[in-house]
Amino acid sequence: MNRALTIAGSDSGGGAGIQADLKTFQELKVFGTSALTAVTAQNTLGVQGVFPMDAVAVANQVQSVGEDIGTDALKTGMLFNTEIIQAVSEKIKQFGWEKVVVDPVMIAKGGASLLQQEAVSALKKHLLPLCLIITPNIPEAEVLTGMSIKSMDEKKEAAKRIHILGAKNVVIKGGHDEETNESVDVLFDGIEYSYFSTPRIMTENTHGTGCTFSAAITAKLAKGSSVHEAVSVAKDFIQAAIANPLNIGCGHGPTNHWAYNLKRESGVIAWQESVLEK
Ligand SMILES: Nc1ncnc2c1ncn2[C@@H]1O[C@H](COP(=O)(O)OP(=O)(O)O)[C@@H](O)[C@H]1O
Ligand SMILES: Cc1ncc(COP(=O)(O)O)c(N)n1
Repeated sequence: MNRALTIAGSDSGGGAGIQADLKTFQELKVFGTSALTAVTAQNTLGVQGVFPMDAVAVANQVQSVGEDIGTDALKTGMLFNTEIIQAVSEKIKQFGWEKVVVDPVMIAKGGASLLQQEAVSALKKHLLPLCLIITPNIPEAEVLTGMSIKSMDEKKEAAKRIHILGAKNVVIKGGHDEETNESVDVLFDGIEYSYFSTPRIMTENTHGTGCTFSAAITAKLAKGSSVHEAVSVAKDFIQAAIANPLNIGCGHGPTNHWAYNLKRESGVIAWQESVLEK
């Protein structure tokens, strides 16, 4: 059985964080394990409280998973502070894990901070060089590079700069590019760019999209997919999840983790155009 580990925060509302990750792992048929970095009191309206774990507690959870169950791939989500980033980076090195997906979660959709500002440099220094794939959204890519990103050329330049920081593959997600009719995710592997494009869905139900997307990548890597294939499936997975909302809560509702498999069973799964460019 393939295994995937998520090192992330808990979202009591069930749409993002560790809950979104484990639901995605389940749907993509890998055995999910977890190390909790923080508890958030959260719902579709926003974040009402953040309670970080002690870094030692995070390291202990990863140790427990690593020394017994092991993992075929892992992802990180909300890491909150420098101490947790350092502890997680140490554990990744200790176990020699290579299929590492970093979702550099910084700010929740409602505006709450999920990463302390002073921890950004630790993320860049300790975690980026260990990751196989990093999946920033546009604001996160702006923080990581210090540049403003308005055009596709700027997205490509940002991907290049983040690659230079040590991430082997960079996916800059297009969800925040709100003026465009397509949501285009750009993958840069150090040599070439690939574009994963789907029609933009006009909806408020985008809580946990980034978590779900990076968890789907992780699950596919755990099952042996290439980076390109994993991103491609994740893009289809998140498109199905956004396009079939569950209408839960009064604010930014969660995505639908069942939708991808339901669509596949009915034989309809062709939203995306992936284009490769040297
Ligand atoms: N309205 C939308 N329509 C279609 N796809 C979307 C939409 N919003 C986000 N996505 C997709 O969801 C994934 C997460 O993107 P994004 O919202 O940018 O990340 P985050 O949740 O980290 O802010 C990406 O694959 C992106 O293309
Ligand atoms: C515990 C936790 N982790 C991550 C997110 C980011 O969510 P999104 O995927 O919508 O950016 C969140 N809101 N809460």
